[in-house]
Amino acid sequence: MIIDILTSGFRLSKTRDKQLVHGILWTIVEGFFAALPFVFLFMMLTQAFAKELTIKAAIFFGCGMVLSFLLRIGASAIGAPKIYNGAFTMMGEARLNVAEHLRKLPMGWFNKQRSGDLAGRLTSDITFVEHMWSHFIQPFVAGFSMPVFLTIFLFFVDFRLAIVMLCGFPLTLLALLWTLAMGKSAGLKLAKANSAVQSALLEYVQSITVIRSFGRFGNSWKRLVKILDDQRNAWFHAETRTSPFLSCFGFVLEMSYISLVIFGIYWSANDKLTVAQLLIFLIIALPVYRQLYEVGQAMLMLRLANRSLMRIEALLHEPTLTEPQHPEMPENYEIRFDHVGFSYDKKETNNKEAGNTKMAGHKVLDDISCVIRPQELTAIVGPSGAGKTSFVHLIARLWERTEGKITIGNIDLKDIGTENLHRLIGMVFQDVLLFSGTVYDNIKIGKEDASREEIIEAAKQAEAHQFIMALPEGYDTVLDEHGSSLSGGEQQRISIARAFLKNAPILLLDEATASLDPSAEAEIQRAMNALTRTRTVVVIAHRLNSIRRADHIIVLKNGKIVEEGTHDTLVKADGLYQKLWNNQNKARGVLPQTEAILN
Ligand SMILES: Nc1ncnc2c1ncn2[C@@H]1O[C@H](COP(=O)(O)OP(=O)(O)OP(=O)(O)O)[C@@H](O)[C@H]1O
Repeated sequence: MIIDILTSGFRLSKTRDKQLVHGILWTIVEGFFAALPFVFLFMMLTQAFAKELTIKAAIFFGCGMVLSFLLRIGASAIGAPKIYNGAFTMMGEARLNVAEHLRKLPMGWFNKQRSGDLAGRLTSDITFVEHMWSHFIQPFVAGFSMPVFLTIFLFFVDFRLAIVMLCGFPLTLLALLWTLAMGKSAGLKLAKANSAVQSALLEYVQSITVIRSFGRFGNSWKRLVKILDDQRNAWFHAETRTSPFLSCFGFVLEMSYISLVIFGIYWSANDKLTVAQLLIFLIIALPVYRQLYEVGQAMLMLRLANRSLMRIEALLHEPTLTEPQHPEMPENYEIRFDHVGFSYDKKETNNKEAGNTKMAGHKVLDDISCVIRPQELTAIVGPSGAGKTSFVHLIARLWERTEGKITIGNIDLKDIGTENLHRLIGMVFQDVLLFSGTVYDNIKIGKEDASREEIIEAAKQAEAHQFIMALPEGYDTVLDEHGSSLSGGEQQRISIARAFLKNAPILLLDEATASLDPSAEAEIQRAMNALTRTRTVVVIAHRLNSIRRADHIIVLKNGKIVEEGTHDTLVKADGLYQKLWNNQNKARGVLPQTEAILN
């Protein structure tokens, strides 16, 4: 465990910062200068007991001690900043590594996580490990190097007593390990409580509007109070649980010192050691024990960080999407589904009798085979929950199919690799993610090196230019987090502008929902139509009216393709599409309806 924590920064950051190494060397030098005054003390006491100490020698030894103290402070002043600098740089790298790893994880992993727990790992767990690691290295190295130098010196003072002292160390180590083991459950409990608080607070803030309607004493409030109480108890438990064991560790150290005294007096009584030698030895041995006690105490704090470290490392061990060694780029953009199956809750089951491994779980898509032709508009339709969104997400490899094969231009998605896939595909979904920042920056995400003219042109094509210019600072208006100061329709047009800017050859679209007002919907529809003219487009259609001119319509029901064709052939067939079309036409008679531009 100790080794785990001590090496954690190196493992998490995958680097060895030179500053840190230099800092550690300077801290060893600091340990040497911390031990040096005791050498002067030894020489002074030896001369004093032999009644040979002159005032000149006393001043010399005194100056030696003062100089050692000053050099120690100097070494610490050079070493400590280097250590902190190196440690924080490495932990910064560690954070980037975690972020990079998250980027490569399949969406299925995020689906299983509670957002609070994930936030906890990315914030408090990393900060805890960072704090422990950066603040522990310096006292740990200094705390160990000084006793090591002093112990070596004590062998010169009296090797027999030094051996007795060394014999006590394994016992002390055992006592420390026992103390650490006893503190383990408290550490686990504390980490669990911290994570629960993180989740509860996040949930509380995210659902504040719902909570307000129930008042301060609603269930959420009570739950939060309980979780905060649990955390307080866990901290109390962590602090108090280890203290009796820490006393035990201290007791073993003291016993070890007392055995030194006993052996020393015995040898001195038998004329094997002078009283002066004994006294000097005991005086110099004292800081060794005190330093070891402090290192032990610091290690107890490390125990608390270990659980956080385990949680971060577990995250880093989550398998990422498999990436090809040599990613390929397709030459055409025909998308082909070949007996594709998919379930969100996939589990591997071993059929021992049949001797094979199968994927079980509720199949959201089942045995899907179809071709989406390049430069065509393909619409995916079907009742709610039929699997339309899942189908489109598989093309972008947001999820990994569980069965079959998906290819673009005859190349398996897995061989294209995520980087290339990102380049090939533009997406406009209903859940638009806007970042806190300017409107300009939010559109620029579509193409990092875009010029201002390109961005404005994309916004114009997306029918967003007008409303952006009406904002207080136009394109430089800073949006709130998640773009909450914009309406749903405006957010969606920013997302369409991004897609225009990206200009990817394949476009995945989720048609606007009925939650928008008719004029906003008409504008979005116009923008989407402009976007689909020259690309391979797959659109999830909620309103059949808007896809009457689609080249190809795929009808899904319960995760299976039940019909395929054009609007004209499908309305004539006596199938699901015809029913959906008739239902929507009936509804059109009573509901306000926006005529789609494609019509
Ligand atoms: N992230 C998820 N985790 C688990 N199950 C999911 C997830 N997303 C969707 N599902 C389930 O998969 C099935 C298909 O959902 P999907 O969203 O693909 O259907 P849809 O046809 O797009 O529905 P809608 O038109 O209502 O958006 C549904 O039963 C849904 O509950």
